[in-house]
Amino acid sequence: MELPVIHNAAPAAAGGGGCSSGGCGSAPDALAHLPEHIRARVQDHPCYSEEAHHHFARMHVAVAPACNIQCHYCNRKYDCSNESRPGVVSELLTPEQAVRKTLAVAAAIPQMSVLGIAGPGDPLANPERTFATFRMLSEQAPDIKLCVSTNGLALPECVDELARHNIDHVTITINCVDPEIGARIYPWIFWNHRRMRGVEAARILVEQQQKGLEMLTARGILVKVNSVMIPGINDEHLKEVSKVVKAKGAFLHNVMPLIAEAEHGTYFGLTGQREPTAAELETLQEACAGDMAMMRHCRQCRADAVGMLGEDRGAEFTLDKIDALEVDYASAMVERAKVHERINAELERKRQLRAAPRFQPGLVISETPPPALRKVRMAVATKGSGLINEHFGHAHEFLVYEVGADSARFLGHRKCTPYCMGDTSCGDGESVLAGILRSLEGVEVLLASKIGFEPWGELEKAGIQPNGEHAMEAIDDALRAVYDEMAAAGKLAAAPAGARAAA
Ligand SMILES: C[S@@+](CC[C@H](N)C(=O)[O-])C[C@H]1O[C@@H](n2cnc3c(N)ncnc32)[C@H](O)[C@@H]1O
Ligand code: SF4
Ligand code: SF4
Repeated sequence: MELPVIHNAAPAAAGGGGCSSGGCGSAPDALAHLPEHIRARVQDHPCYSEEAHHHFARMHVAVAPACNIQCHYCNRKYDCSNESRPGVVSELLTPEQAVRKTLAVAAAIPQMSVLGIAGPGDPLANPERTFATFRMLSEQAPDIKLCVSTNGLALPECVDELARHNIDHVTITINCVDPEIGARIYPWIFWNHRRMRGVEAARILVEQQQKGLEMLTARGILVKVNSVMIPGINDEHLKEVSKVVKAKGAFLHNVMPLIAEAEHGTYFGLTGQREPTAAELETLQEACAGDMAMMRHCRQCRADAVGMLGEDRGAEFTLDKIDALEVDYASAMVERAKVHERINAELERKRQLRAAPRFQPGLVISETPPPALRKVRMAVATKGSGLINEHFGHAHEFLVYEVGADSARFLGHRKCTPYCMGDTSCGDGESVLAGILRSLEGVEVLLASKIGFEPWGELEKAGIQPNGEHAMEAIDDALRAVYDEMAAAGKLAAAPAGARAAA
């Protein structure tokens, strides 16, 4: 006689292996498989850890106006407070102003852990301004992590200086390892006092990037690689890029969508080069993820962004406002240390919970294995702190997760125009709502702290189940609860292979 099969109470997700004990809770961190010593260095970095980005803040200081190359997707713009994309800034700062601003922001936002220089041009094409800023900051704000983002052309000659300033993390934008492809992205580089064009220029850029990457990793500096996905130009090629940069020691790959709109005045924007769709980006990120850890939560911030990722508090810290502030940085540093300790303790508690079996030992004995359950894409509206705490109508982005029986995996964010821009006027509501529904393609459930009557009906019509029952709950707990309710209601029977994109 065959023995009965012993199952845990939780059925397994379709296609999901994972915890046979019935679920580890959600595992939102794409860095889970990195060595412990690297995880420890990035766990409070909002850009390097998806988990940390709900709790820690960052800022960029715009001290680097010039660039030593041209990318077909870049047009730097000043005095612009209403555009949120790389290269845009309201105020260009001197190093001294940048330090004053950093101290003021760090004193006001205790969650802040990281200061980056990411333009508006290339930080290493402005080495005096960049390194003067880092030098003063490492003396005056030793508790803030310093990062820099570069195209890599001048990187090899700057690596020693970066190491001297205790820069722990560097981002290199690498869009290709093949100069023929590079020649379609970079019209020129400025090299040895002259402008160079074509494949030869791209070859020099590629070589400098690769050399800089090797030099940094040899010194133990963590390197993230940014790549801009440009459909028809480097999209297929980025899989190769991912393999190459991983082999050379990069620890994280951030494949970002091209932003190309005619009104930005870039070559790609003006010539109609299309941006990738959310689905195309996700597919490419999946393909690259086989080789290395992927960043999926990059918000493609302005060069003067301030606050949590996804929010911009820059307007609160303009030069005239910070000049009027009295900053007691020593006291602020003590307060920030306490806040970080509390956040880290809470994150550690959650990690322990995830590691523990989700279901207690009361095993169920049955003759038949539990049915396989499909995965569900759910979107959440959040203002940060890892909570469902944003009104549907106020959300300017939704975070999308793929939820299975034993994990909730972060897939990315979908930007949108908020449905309701204020308390009373929802003026352009209808067309805005159509855009939101389009951005939520593939999503089955939407969780927000509140959802109005009209969007509720339209979401339902579009096949998305609105859910406002988990306001102020932790995102992972809420996703888990909704998934379990759907399972209990028999809504998650596995679809036949290939029947659903999300399964
Ligand atoms: C403004 S740049 C500044 C740092 C440096 N110059 C660089 O390119 O790495 C910061 C990041 O934004 C990216 N970026 C700039 N314009 C973009 C666009 N139109 N679409 C997507 N990414 C863009 C760059 O490729 C880079 O990874
Ligand atoms: S390297 Fe950076 S700043 Fe320079 S053109 Fe490209 S995106 Fe713009
Ligand atoms: S652009 Fe991406 S990596 Fe840079 S601060 Fe914003 S989220 Fe972080």
